[in-house]
Amino acid sequence: MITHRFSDPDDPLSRAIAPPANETAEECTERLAREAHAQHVSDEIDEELLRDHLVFKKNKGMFKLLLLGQSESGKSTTLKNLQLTFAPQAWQVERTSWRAVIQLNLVRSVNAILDVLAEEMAPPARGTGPYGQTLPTTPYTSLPFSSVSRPLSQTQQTPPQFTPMHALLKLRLAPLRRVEADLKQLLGAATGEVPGSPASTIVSLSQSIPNSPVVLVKAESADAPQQADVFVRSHRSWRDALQEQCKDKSRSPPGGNRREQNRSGDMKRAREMLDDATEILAGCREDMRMLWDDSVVRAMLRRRRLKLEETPGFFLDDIDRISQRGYQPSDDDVLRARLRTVGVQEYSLVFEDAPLATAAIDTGGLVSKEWIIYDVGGTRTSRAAWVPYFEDANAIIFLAPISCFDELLAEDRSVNRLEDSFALWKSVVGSKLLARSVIILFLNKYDLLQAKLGNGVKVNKSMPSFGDRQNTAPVVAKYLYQKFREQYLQLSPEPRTFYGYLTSVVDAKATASTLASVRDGIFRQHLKEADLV
Ligand SMILES: Nc1nc2c(ncn2[C@@H]2O[C@H](COP(=O)(O)OP(=O)(O)OP(=O)(O)O)[C@@H](O)[C@H]2O)c(=O)[nH]1
Ligand SMILES: [Mg+2]
Repeated sequence: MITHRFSDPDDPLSRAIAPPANETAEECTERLAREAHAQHVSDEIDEELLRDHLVFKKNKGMFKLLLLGQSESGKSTTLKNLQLTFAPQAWQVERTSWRAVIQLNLVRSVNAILDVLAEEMAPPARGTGPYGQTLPTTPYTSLPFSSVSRPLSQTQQTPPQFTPMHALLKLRLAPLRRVEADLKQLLGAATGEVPGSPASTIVSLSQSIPNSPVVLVKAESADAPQQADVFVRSHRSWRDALQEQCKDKSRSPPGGNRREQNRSGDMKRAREMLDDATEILAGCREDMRMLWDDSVVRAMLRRRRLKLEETPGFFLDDIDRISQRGYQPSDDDVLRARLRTVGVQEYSLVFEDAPLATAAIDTGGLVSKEWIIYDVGGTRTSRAAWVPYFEDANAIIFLAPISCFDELLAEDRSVNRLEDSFALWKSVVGSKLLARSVIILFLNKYDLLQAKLGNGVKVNKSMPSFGDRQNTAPVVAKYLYQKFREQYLQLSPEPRTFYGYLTSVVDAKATASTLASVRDGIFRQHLKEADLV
């Protein structure tokens, strides 16, 4: 029997938390372990909140840039370009940590093919079947496949000729399921690609603490980590964690307190997971390539209208390179990688060169060499969390993907993506909180617009107001730019600086020159306000 001492037995709180009087030694050990774990989690959250609070205080008065736009508009890719262009040394360090994301992107595509294969190779259900009139609803909606639906041609309806080799490939690639699960666990909730599910709830701490840089995400979706109900997403992201894990493996401290030991244990497990994933990918390389190069598999995907090559994070044409043990991502790989942003993430961008405008004029330290950048999650449920950041924003870059005139929102299949972008743009430019911010518009995904129109897609079919104008990318871009600009002029609470650019932010070189012009414009505006030019 264990005896307990209380500071005050009449105190209701002491009574409530007191262990049962008849607790056995075994129960006591279990309880103490539970309490220690709870304390560990609580300490970590306290530490994170304190760190965020200190960062927020430190950031007061600094130049703040907000990246806004719907999901998949290219905000995080623009952030990567900002780092690549203005902080290339820091970028070198960060680049390696994207390896796990790229591996996950590749594995997801392979597993999506395996899902279809499994379904097609299974005996057809009575009454329907893959070759009947009714196509089964695809269960693998985690990838945003093209929503364009066309009638099946005669050849498309011919059943594919699967061979024992397909069954063998399915079997031999089965370990990739575990790799996907492990990488998702490592990278966290951001790996879920169907964000609008009602099961995923975003709770913004900013609603209770104005201007707080911390967003709490209640993780209940199937893709969210199972081990924690609530976790903190802030400037300390998965990237920091992965960077730590990628560091010299021999540096784990041998001693340290319990918290350090827990952290080093977590890091060790994460490193093992990453090493396992790399090994399994290397072992599956030939089979993955056979699967993707197989003409029967390609015919099956065509018949299902699954255009994997049009999905974000497409790396199936790079299997050989990415599944090598010593694979190091290139800049281009990182720009093409896809990882959804959860909540609001804060970054500090320290310019590694002298800004153009400041090089010529002594500003007395007025123009900062460091910017705070907020990259936000763009799904509809995430947008409420943006508002507290408006008040303090010196500039915003709004990303509007213009290739998506015939696409639907992933989180609400009844809404056209371009219309959603217009609605969002109107609320952003009409916001009084942003009345004094510099507004920069990126009409993005111009490369995809060119490709789409090149494939014969007609804009006026999805956007009747486009009328009989020429169906070419420059004409469409100009038409959309005018529409965005008109809305800006109509709704802007007061005159302010506005810049518009046509961009393809996966093109690092072109984006670097756009960003140099953006930065120069922002600096000049600052100097003008201070009567320095
Ligand atoms: N081809 C092409 N792909 C792009 C372009 N911009 C972004 N992408 C790709 O589109 C995907 C989504 O881009 P992100 O930058 O992650 O989108 P986001 O706006 O941050 O999305 P959320 O985090 O969900 O709000 C990534 O795989 C990018 O590589 C572009 O201009 N052209
Ligand atoms: Mg993002």
